[in-house]
Amino acid sequence: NSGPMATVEASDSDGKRQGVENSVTYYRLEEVAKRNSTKEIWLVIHGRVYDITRFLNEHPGGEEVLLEQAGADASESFEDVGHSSDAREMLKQYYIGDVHPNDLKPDSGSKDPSKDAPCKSCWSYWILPIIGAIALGFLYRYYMAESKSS
Ligand code: HEM
Repeated sequence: NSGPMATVEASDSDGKRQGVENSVTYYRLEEVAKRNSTKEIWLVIHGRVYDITRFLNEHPGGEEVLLEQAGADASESFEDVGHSSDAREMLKQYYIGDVHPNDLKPDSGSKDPSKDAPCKSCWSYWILPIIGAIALGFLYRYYMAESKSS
């Protein structure tokens, strides 16, 4: 069992297959993890799987760094280096499919930033502190008035 675990082919209403552009192959992370030798080396970058076997000795950053990440998620190291847009363009030619949705970490790929802070723009986020401040103001005035009258 070394092939992709699931292949989803886009089809129109007649069930006919459409162009290859519309089909995505999904790979489980365990499948990717097996490709970790110089014979065959795959990487995950931002939820996409890349077969960089033939890129190994072309990499300007050397093959060592790629071998270190072999079969694993290299998103962070890839970003840490600050690769050029040329480098990002190059990724396309090695793209072979996406990470299976069940294996996607919530922090990789297309992340929804609003999930981190669910209510930053909600009124309740800032109105409660304001009400608190006003209440404190009234309390303060009340106590001042009390101490003056006694
Ligand atoms: C398939 C994925 C990758 C591609 C297509 C790629 C491509 C490139 C390219 C084109 C450069 C030249 C500089 C630039 O254009 O930004 C470069 C440099 C570099 N890459 Fe990558 N890279 C990949 C993955 C990685 C990974 C995973 C690492 C780290 C673990 C890495 C580490 C580096 C380093 C350290 C340099 C800098 C070399 C220098 O400045 O002398 N690369 N890469």
